[in-house]
Amino acid sequence: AEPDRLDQIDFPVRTVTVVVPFAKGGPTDTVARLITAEMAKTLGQPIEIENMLGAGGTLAATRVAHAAPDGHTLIVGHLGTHGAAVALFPKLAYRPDKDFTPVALLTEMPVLLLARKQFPPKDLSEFASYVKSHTDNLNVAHAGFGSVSYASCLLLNRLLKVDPTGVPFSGTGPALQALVEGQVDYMCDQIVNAVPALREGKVKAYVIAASERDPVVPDVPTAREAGLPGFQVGAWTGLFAPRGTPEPIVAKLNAAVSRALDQSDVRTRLTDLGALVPRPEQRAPVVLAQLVQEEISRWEDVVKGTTP
Ligand SMILES: O=C(O)C[C@@H](O)C(=O)O
Repeated sequence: AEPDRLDQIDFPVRTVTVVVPFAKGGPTDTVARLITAEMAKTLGQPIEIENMLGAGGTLAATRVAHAAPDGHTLIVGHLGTHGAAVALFPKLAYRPDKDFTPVALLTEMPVLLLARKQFPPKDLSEFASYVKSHTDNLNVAHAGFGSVSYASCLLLNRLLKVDPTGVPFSGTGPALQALVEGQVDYMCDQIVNAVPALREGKVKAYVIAASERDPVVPDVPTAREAGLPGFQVGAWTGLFAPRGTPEPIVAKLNAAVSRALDQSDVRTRLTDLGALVPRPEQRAPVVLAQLVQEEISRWEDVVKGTTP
């Protein structure tokens, strides 16, 4: 929509609340804060981030699904809350593909397999045999049933045919802290969260669940290189409004996201952490709607064990 038309839309009329379904300081929170700070300038109203924790992000998504569809309550959802959660929670209280109006894709980013610094295996093949022989004594950190970290390590554990104990946290921010402190053994996390700890040598990474190495962590081998080609997880975050949000409001929010993604400092900070900024043609609400559909079916297959 043209800027002139968008200027005439009487929105927002007060503070916009963007719900982040995980703990402060984690990957979703980091992406949300970077982008919404810039959106607030465009929209001319403050944007307040509300971290609503619990149940792998699904409590927050349930809340926003039932919020007034006026654009003032939004959620940053992701591959977990708006994809994998459908298969993981047989009684999920919302339908990611029906109870929301997609606004825009915010970022895409690969997932890495991280371990505490002193974890003995040297590479992924040693990791696989070590985890098999020590399954009963290992703890895998995740951000709750339905989160990206849970779903990604479920796929990994399926591929390796292991079933270690999971330890839930309110987000991978605190989970990573526990990994740094050596309280848990390994986790699958989005690159944005992992990069600062990797750069400081506080944790190690065995593999990037992507088809190509990432320039931000060039030493981490791809899944194929490491001998586990099926370990592919392209995580993403997206902005969603409740179902029934009027199209002009969605268009205005979408334009504000796009403008934020084009700000060079926002781009630099995101790409420096390994996130990919969606290209202009990837920013339409319909792209996010399709992604949600694809992820729902992909993770149904992973959870059922029909395709790894
Ligand atoms: O889904 C996850 O693993 C949690 C993560 O996105 C977070 O922000 O803590």
